[in-house]
Amino acid sequence: MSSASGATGASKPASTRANPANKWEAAADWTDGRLGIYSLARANLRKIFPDHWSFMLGEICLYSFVIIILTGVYLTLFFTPSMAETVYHGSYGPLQGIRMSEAYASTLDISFEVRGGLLIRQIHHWAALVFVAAMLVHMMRVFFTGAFRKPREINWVFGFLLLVLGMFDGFFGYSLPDDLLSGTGIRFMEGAILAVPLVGTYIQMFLFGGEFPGTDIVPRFFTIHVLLIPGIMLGLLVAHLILVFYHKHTQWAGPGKTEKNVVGMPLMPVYMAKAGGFFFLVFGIIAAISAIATINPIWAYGPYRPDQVSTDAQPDWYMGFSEGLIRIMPGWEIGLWGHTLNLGVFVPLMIFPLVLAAIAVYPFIEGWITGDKREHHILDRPRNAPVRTALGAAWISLYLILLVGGGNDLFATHLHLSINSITYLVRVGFFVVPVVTFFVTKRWCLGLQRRDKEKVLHGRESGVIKRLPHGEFVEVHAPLSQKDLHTLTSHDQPQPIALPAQVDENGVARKVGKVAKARAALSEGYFGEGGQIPKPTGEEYREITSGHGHH
Ligand code: HEM
Ligand code: HEM
Repeated sequence: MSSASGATGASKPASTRANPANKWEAAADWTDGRLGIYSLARANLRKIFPDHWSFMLGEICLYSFVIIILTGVYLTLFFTPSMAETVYHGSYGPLQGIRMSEAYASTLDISFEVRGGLLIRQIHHWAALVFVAAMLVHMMRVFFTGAFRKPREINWVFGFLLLVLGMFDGFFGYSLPDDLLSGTGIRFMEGAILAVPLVGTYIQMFLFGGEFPGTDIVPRFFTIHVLLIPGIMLGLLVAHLILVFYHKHTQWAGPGKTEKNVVGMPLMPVYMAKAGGFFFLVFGIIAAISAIATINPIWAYGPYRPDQVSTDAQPDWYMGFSEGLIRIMPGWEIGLWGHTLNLGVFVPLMIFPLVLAAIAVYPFIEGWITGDKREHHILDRPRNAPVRTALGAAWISLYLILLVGGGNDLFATHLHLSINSITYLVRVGFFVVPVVTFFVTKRWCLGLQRRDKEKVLHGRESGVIKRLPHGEFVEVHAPLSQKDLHTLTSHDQPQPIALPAQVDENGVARKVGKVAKARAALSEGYFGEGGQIPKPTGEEYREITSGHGHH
């Protein structure tokens, strides 16, 4: 693979220069002699990056994470992670004289007393929402284009861990202020832990340091939120970006682009300039939203009290699907040997990781089904991988339907519907919508493949109608450019894996295992007759395009 090797200016490494021209060069020599940065930068700063808008989604994740860390550090200066009780005497009138935890009081102070505090709190919270949204969309782009294939499977897993950790850190974050909403979220988590058979009560006692809510949970969440999880995430993020560098970035198919090169612009100066500008754009937009749109007005909810719950209580959007799972599950309970198994909570708790794990393992499952051992650096157009695309769409539809379930009360009040009807609808939707989405998307992709084939063989409909000498009307089809022809036909069309022969070379019957059969069936589903439309061959193209220019 190519990466531009042009050096920047100097012909010799700085550290070997005998007479540095000025004191800056001398300082650079000194540093390089100890850290070897020059050769590292020389090798990497001219690295080539291909250009496409969808490759900026990873950057949005990166920048929103940086914004979260910057604002988070500011918040730690003023936030008191303590559940010790205090009486409020700050500047917010309606809460005067109310008993509350120091955590809640300090968050009120951040909002009303600390200079710029409310804005920073809002930026931290909005950036968290954008961060998880950007991760999901970035993941979708990687998924639908097949960028997770060999050699990027491990990087996909790093990314997946970032997503899950980011979601949980958000949960811990909005649990910190100890307001009525965050306390309700923690109560929800406590209920879920208690539903785990055998160990649930022990985990609950260990985590909360006694009965709910106790006085330990906020300080514990604080350490997890500002230190443990961000620390792990930072490590994963560095590994993620090192791997992006090491593998080099994928690119879209096009003339001159192969599995063995990267066509694009160098990191320095082109991408550095773009990335720098883009960082400020992301920061600016998040700051503008935070300055305009209130988020988490904890003063309006009041301090947490276990005997109260706020109406319309909703988690942040990325946790909404887990809320949906709980809300649509019937409240089943069974008694076993004097113990209650709360299926109404336990089953959703088990499905929650399954929904997420499906993402983590997908690259490995697809790799196994296709049996493909090659490296892939050219991206797939989603339509050319109909089953993958349909599975992705089905997953999104499941996620969305669960979000509706999580907000069933809001949908009921805003649309003047019965909350029970919505719950029943979501229960049916949970099973039906992903299946329907799968088949519709697959057919849609196949339709698009047919259209591509038509375009390659017959050209693009020009809208110009001609009348032939014998009276027939025809539409003139404009032939595609060589570039378009390449884009529409360069993709692979893998063949399904055949089942091993039922008899071996000596005519002895061979037993074909269930796993091999399942793999062959899945492979047939992916690449068999119903899985893809054969792309036009060279002969077909020549036969149709030779002779008459229009039909
Ligand atoms: C903290 C969160 C994340 C950050 C900061 C991040 C950052 C990036 C950046 C900057 C790139 C290169 C540019 C691009 O393709 O967009 C990238 C590529 C990649 N990311 Fe992420 N990412 C994150 C989360 C994820 C997640 C959740 C996944 C999937 C589960 C993922 C999987 C990948 C893969 C496979 C690549 C290589 C893609 C290619 O070469 O085409 N990342 N990431
Ligand atoms: C992925 C990383 C992170 C996410 C998703 C995240 C998210 C959040 C959210 C949603 C809140 C509630 C904000 C509110 O009051 O409305 C919060 C609070 C807080 N976060 Fe983070 N955060 C992250 C990392 C950090 C880091 C690295 C720090 C510090 C170094 C930090 C410090 C704090 C503090 C002190 C609070 C409590 C103050 C408050 O609620 O205003 N966070 N976080």
